[in-house]
Amino acid sequence: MSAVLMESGDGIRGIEVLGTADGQAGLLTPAALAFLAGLHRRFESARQRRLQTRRSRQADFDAGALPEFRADTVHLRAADWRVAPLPAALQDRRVEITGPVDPKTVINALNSGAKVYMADFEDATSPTWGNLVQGQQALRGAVAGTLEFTAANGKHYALKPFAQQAVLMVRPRGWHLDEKHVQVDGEPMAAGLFDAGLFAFHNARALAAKDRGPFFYLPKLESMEEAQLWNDVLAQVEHELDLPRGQIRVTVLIETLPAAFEMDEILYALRERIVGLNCGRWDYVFSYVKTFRRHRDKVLPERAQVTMAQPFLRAYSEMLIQTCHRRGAHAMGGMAAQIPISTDADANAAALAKVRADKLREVTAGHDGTWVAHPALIPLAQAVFDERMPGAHQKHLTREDVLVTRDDLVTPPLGSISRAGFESNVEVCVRYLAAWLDGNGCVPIHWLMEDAATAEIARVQLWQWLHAGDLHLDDGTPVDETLFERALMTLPSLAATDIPGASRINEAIGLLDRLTHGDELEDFLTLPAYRRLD
Ligand SMILES: CC(=O)SCCNC(=O)CCNC(=O)[C@H](O)C(C)(C)COP(=O)(O)OP(=O)(O)OC[C@H]1O[C@@H](n2cnc3c(N)ncnc32)[C@H](O)[C@@H]1OP(=O)(O)O
Ligand SMILES: O=CC(=O)O
Ligand SMILES: [Mg+2]
Repeated sequence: MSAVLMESGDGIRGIEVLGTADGQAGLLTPAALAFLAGLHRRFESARQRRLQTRRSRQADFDAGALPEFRADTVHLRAADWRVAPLPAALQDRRVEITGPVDPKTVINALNSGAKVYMADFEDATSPTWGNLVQGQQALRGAVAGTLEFTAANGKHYALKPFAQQAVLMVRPRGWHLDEKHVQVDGEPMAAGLFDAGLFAFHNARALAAKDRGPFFYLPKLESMEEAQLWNDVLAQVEHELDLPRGQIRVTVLIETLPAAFEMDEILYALRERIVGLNCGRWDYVFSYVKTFRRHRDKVLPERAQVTMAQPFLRAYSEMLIQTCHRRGAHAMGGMAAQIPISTDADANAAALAKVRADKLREVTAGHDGTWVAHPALIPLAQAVFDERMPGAHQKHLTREDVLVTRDDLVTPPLGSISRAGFESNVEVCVRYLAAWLDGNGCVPIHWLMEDAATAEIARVQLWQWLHAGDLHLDDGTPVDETLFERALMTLPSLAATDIPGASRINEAIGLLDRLTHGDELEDFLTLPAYRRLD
C-alpha cells in the first residue's frame, strides 16, 4: 500500500489515503478529501456510540431478553404525522434492479427498463480499493451521462438517453464498516460516510438540477438513533454543498430484527427526507439468527425453508406495508434469489415461477414495488405489478387488518435441517467468501444469487447449529464437528476449477473454519474478511 499524506495548510491536514487505483486523483481531490474529513470529524464519535449501543443491546439478548416495541416512543407511534411529499422521480418504483458498481453493470442496469437502479456498495460489492474507486468513477460518469465501457470481448456499452434510464439510487455501506484506505487523524473513516459523502460531493448538484436526488438506500440500521445519525449527516452534506434542506432522499432497509420494532421511529427520524422502507429479507433473516444466537428455542431450520411465506417473515413484511402507508411512504418488497438458468429450460421455468409467485405475494400484500437481481427478471416482475397495481403505487391500501405482536415477529417457524441443507451452507460460505476475497461481491451459486446477506445466513446458521448442542439432521445424524469437517473436506478441490474466487478457496475454508469454531459469533463476516482485502 502506498500512502498519500495530505498535510498542507489548506484544511486537509491529517488525511492519509492508503492504496492506489487508476483515476483516484480525479476523485480524491484536496477539496473532496477535506469534505470527507469534515464528515469524519463531526460524526465519528456518534457512530462509535451507536455501535456501542448495538453491542450492549446484544449482550441483553444474549442474557435472554427479547426485542420489544419501545416504551419511550409510544406517543410517536400513536400520533398522526406523515413523511414529506415524495419527489416525482420516486412516485413509481414498481421494479428496481440492484447490482454492483462496475461500469458494465451500471450501464446495463440503467439501460435495463427498471424504474430504479440501486448501485450497491454494500451487499453486492467486495470493497477492494480498486472496486470502490472504479465504482465512484462509474457513477460519476453515469450522472454526467458520459459513462462508456468496452469489455475484453470487444462489446461496447453506452448509456441510453437520460429519459429512458432507470433512476439512480446508491447504497452506501453500513455503519459497522470502516474504510481503512482513508484515515483521518489516524483513524479509518466510516465506510458509509466515504461512499455517500464522495458520491454526494461529486454528483449532488448535478442530480439536484435534474430533480434526481441524490437518492440513497440506507442499509442495516438497528434503531431510530442510527436513522437520526444518517439524517444529521445528510443535512450537513446539504448544508456544505448548498443544497436545499431535504434535497437528499432516502429509503431505509428494514433488514435487522431490532429495526422491525422501530419502523415508525425510523420514518419519524428521517421524515423530512425518507420516501420508503424496504424489506431486506436476507439480512433480516441473518439478523434474526444473530440476535438469537444464544436462544436455543429460536434456532431456524435450513435456509431454503425460511421463505417469506413463513409467519414471522409475513408478519414483518405486512407490518412494514401498514406502517409505510399510514405515513405516506412507499413499502418496497425485496429480492427473490432465483436467477435465470440458461442451461436447462425446465429448471429455468421452475425458477421463474418462484420469482413470479414471490412478486405476486408482494403486490397482493400491498407492496408498492419490488427488487430483481437480473435484467431478464424485469419483464416478469413488471407484468405482475402492472396487472395488480394500475396506479404508480398502492398507498391507499392501509392494511388496517394487520395486527402484529412481538411474538409474531420473534416466533421461529417449524422445520428441519437436511444433510443437503447443512452442506449447502458450508459450500455457499466457502465459495462466497472466496469470491469476495477475490474482489467479487455477488455471484451465482447453483443458480441462486449469493451476496453478503445471503451468505451471512449460511455462516451464522452453521455457528448456531454447532453451538446449540444436541441438534440432529432430519435423518438423525448429530449436527457436530464431524459433520462440519466432512462437509469442509470436500471443498479444496474447488481451487482447481474456474469458479469465481477459485484461487482463494483454501483461504476461505480456513476463515470459515475459524469463524464457525469461535466461542463468540463474529457480528459480520465482512469484518474479518476485510482485514484480508488489499
Ligand atoms: C440481499 C441483497 O442485498 S440483494 C442486492 C444485492 N444483490 C444484487 O444486487 C444482485 C445483482 N445481480 C448480479 O450481480 C448478477 O445478476 C448475478 C451475479 C446474480 C448473476 O450474474 P451473471 O451470472 O453474470 O448473469 P448473466 O451471465 O446471466 O448476465 C447476463 C447479462 O446481464 C447482466 N446483468 C446481470 N445481472 C445484472 C444486474 N443486476 N444489473 C445489471 N446487469 C446485470 C450481465 O452483466 C450480463 O451482461 P452482458 O450480456 O452485457 O455481458
Ligand atoms: O439488502 C437486502 C437484503 O435482503 O439483505
Ligand atoms: Mg441487505
